[in-house]
Amino acid sequence: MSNIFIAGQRWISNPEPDLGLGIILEAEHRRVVIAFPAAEEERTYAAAAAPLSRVLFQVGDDIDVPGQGPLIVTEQQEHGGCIVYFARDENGDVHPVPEQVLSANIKLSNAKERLLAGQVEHYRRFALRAATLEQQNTSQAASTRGLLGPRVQLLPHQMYIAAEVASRAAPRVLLADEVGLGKTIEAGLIIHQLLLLERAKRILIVVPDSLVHQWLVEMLRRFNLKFSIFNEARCQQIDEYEDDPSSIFFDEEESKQKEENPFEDAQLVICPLSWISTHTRRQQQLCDAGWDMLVVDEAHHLQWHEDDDSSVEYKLVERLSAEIASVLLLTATPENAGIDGHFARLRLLDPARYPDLAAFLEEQGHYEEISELIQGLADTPEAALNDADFCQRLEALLGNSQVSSLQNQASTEQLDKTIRDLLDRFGTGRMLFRNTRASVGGFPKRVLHEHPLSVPPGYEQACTTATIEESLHPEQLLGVMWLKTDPRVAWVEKFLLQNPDEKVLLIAADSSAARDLELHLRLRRGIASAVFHEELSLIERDRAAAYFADPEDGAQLLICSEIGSEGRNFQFAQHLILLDLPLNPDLLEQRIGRLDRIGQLGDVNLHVPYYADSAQEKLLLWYRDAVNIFSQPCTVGNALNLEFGDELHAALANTDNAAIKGLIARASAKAVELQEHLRKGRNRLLELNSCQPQRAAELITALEAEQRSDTLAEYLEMLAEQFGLDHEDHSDNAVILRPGDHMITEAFPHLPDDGITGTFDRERALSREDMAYFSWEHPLVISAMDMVMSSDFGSACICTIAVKALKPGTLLLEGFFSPALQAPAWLQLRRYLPAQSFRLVVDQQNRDLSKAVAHSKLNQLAQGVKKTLMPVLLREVRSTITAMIPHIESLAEDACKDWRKEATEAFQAERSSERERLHALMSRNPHVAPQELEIFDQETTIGMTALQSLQLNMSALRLAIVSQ
Ligand SMILES: Nc1ncnc2c1ncn2[C@@H]1O[C@H](COP(=O)(O)OP(=O)(O)OP(=O)(O)O)[C@@H](O)[C@H]1O
Repeated sequence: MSNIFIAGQRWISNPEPDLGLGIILEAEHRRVVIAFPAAEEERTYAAAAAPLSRVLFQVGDDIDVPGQGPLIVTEQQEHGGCIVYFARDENGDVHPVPEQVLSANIKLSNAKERLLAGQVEHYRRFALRAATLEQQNTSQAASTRGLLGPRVQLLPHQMYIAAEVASRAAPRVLLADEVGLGKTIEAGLIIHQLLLLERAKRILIVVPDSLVHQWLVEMLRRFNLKFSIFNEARCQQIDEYEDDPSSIFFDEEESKQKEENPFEDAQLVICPLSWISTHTRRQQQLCDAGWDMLVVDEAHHLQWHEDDDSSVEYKLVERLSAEIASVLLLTATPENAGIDGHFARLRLLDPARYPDLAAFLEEQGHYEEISELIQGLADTPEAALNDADFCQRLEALLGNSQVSSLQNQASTEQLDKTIRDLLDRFGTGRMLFRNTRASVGGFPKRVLHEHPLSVPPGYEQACTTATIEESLHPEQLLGVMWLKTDPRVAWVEKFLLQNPDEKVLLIAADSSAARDLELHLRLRRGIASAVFHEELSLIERDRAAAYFADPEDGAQLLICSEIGSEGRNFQFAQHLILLDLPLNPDLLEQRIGRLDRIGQLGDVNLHVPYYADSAQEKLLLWYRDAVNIFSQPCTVGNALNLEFGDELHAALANTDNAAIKGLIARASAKAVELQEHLRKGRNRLLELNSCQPQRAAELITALEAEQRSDTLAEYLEMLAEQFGLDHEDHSDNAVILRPGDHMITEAFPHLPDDGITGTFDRERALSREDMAYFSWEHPLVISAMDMVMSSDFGSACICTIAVKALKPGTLLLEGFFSPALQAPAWLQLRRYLPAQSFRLVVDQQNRDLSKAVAHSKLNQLAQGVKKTLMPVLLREVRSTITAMIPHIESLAEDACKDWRKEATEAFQAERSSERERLHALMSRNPHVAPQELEIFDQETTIGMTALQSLQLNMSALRLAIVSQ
């Protein structure tokens, strides 16, 4: 059969056989579109390179038509390229069956046909297939899938969040860890998991311009994910147009059909926020392009107003998040622009849980009470459940049926579930994650260095008519000669000259001040410096950051305007000069976070040069003594601003110091009170939701166990041997792989022409970025495993073994089975199956010897059979093995029944607890539409049906004949 595709034909995908039997929808213009109804997926390929195999049934084959009993093919006829089968039913009646009506669920097993036909391969190939199968099944069922491969330290709080979030069907969460605790990494871990689990294919990341390249690089070097940056120039290459960017000239249906959507050109896309939020045409295309996950970094920039006056950025994300199932919003300072904005972002994520602002504010007042209830259930459940008052309070929230069943039997699972319900429905919610330095631990010290300076001439005079903002930024008041007259400039110069070996980051609010100061220090004083501000192109900014990061020939100083105070990684520096202090405490926290972040190895030295007895000094005192931000992350700064903001403004303007002193005394007392309140209420709830230390520790133990570097090293060696790659030891725990002269495939996926050097050691990979990190999730390893399993490679084997204990002529049939589940990937049903392949060994007396005869033992004993002897040998044993195969298949079917039972029970239990939550939310909140419950139930039915029709497919079969 030629590879000419015709609509209606049935094909299967070679790399993704689990998609089931596909049907060609369209085959035109060198493209082929194929639907896979069992998995609800569709794929489009270039016809010449489509990885598809035609499925044709032969006379005698079983075929399956939905709603009909078993049918056996008696004849096939071709009509216009498609086949009509004639098939007999149980009553002997023959029915015409056009291939289009065949069931999309298909059981594939070629191993037995190949064995019986003598199409067998060397036992080493069989061993490679068996190892591949074992590993694939282990990793597909592992709860840690997607967490193993990234080149990151295994940090408990990140692993917990990533595993928890990715385990949800369509995760929509706010990642709000304190600044620098690794939200980008958490997002990357979640993306990596969803991609590997095939629960997401198209990912859109929207970030502030200054972080575009950092995201690109982090995704590639840590996660092996190749994102594409989309900007106007790139879009123009596909969709050229000359109209005004803000016009939507393609409104008309006709031009809409003609246009090419540039965003369909890539699966993994990063978009700068400023570009996309001002470009109406591209926004429409972005929304039309269809995505599985949206990630928005620095989400506090999405400003919301109740009166529909929200920012364009907010409106864009609101539009996208209504269309896209999974959404991650990232911000270290969620309440940066007030609690309203925080609420609005939560509402974007889960409108059912957050219907209105007033209720949300009200709810916050009860966090302490909820926290108390949770503490009672967690610490002293027996006493709590015997306390009538406690139970009454619990009943008021959860209803009496849940509470009385808890009173009857307070199992750990039930207690845990009740705590989760309280957290989710009445606490900070299950979509908000916030880890703090206090909970994570191990962070460096912040050390404040105050540098009082004398006030320069003209400043005080200028202040009499200036605003507070201006007086905090003397460069705006001192005129064009400010670089000469401002004592902060001389102090910076001196500091740099006295500390020539230290990397120093300087942040100034204003981009022109940053630019002028850098030019001055570089040209006039010869300081190796770079500058980073919004007027530079993205490439220029990254070049500046890279020059600063270079440990040998890099700049001593980087001067940033405020855009450098967010998201960037400068933890290799230990000195931060704050040329001015912002009035917004979150902004100051963001600035400090450039150095005070994961990876910082020393103290974080914070230098504040300021004019003595000026507004600058007062603001410094405010931050030092009231907000306390120079010794620990700021948790109450916004609340203090809300209460004392006006007074602070007045005190900064006041020439007298008494006002600020009094204010600081009151504010610091208030700060203590607020912190205590947070500690008992909100923070405690957040801590409980954001990381469960025991679960995190279990995850890390599991990941360490799954790493199995020795096995992987052996596996790569086997792979290299069988595929003809050159394999060379590099050093301890590291190898080099290169394309060999006798490769059995034209190209090997993810193997560059000049080879790849990789280490199996995570620690080494973290410090040696020139080496790949080889794990079971490295793209080369995954593609190689797919290559093995998507073909018949090594699926059938005949060997001899010499074992004294067994009679010569004994036949041992070893079969490997893998689960076939034809269901949509988003249901992630593999999680409910055992993390292993299924192996059986039987002899010709139908004895089950699976435990007695280990696979590794057979590998050790195996001897090849000469090709010339094979036909004779087969003739002798064919009838015996023809009888053994159904027996081994029936044993597999028995095991499959247990797998089905256990999997459906686990799935059902999880779904009913999810359903309960949805139901409870519905009864509290009229915004949850009843259809949601219906859709949920339909999904459960799909999952149950798929699990009930789980099959164990024979993937590899070996006949071992005991020799003399
Ligand atoms: N598990 C990890 N292993 C190695 N490096 C890490 C890990 N987690 C974070 N880092 C590094 O720590 C730094 C901070 O991480 P990241 O940028 O993800 O933090 P963030 O919370 O997004 O920061 P911000 O609040 O500033 O946006 C980065 O340099 C990152 O590469």
